[in-house]
Amino acid sequence: MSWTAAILTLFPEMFPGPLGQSLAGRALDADLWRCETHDLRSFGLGRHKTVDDTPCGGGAGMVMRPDVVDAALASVSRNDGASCVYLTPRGRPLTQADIRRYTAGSGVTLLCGRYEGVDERVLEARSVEQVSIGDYVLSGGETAALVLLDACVRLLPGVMGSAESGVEESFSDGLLEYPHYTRPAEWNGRAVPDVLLSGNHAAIARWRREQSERVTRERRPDLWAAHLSNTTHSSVQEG
Ligand SMILES: COc1cccc(Cn2ccc3ccc(-c4cc(N)[nH]n4)cc32)c1
Repeated sequence: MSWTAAILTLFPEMFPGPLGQSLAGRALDADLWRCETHDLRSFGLGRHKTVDDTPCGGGAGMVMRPDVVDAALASVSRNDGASCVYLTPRGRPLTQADIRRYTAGSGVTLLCGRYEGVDERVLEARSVEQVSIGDYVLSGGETAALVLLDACVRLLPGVMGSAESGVEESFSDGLLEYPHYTRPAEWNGRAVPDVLLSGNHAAIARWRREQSERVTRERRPDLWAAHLSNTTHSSVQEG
């Protein structure tokens, strides 16, 4: 059975969306992964298929009902080990380690909220992972789900050929990737760094490592601190 993304959403027509194009689209056509949508509206209550209600305690907007979301989650034949993820600005940050974990299993169930979000009780009852793709507020979980799925699909076996860029060059060693250059050798008065044209592979590898460290130090002090801690930790362990 191919790696399967089970997506619970009020907008099933948003999937596979951009993931139906290019590498991900070809992989979908080749059954290297599957995209299964479940329309939350079909689990709605009454004649109008109601899925939301006013927030207890007052406040703006509406909240998605726990009984509706629970019935939808129950309808997903989740294989053992498949993670169930709720995208939310209130979640912990999504990391490449999470992506590796999701792709190591049989698939992932993604719950896409709308309105002000989903009643907390169903997320607790079903031990749903609450994950954020960044500190900004989207209109709903679908676009966040597409981001998560893009990161997963590119890691699946057979999706990224050898010709494609590194499967997960960034973040695999906890550092940001080095800058990239191609022809022409000079453009707009700017030259490609000489070392990249030297043919000296050891010097190129050293330069790229130094660039990764510089970019990480300058742009992501959080990743840099974790990197230092890991490298210090491992050198102590090696004795
Ligand atoms: C406190 O949560 C919210 C407060 C006001 C509005 C919304 C809008 N909204 C509804 C469902 C939903 C699902 C995901 C996200 C989302 C995820 C990330 N990383 N950003 N935004 C936003 C969503 C949510």
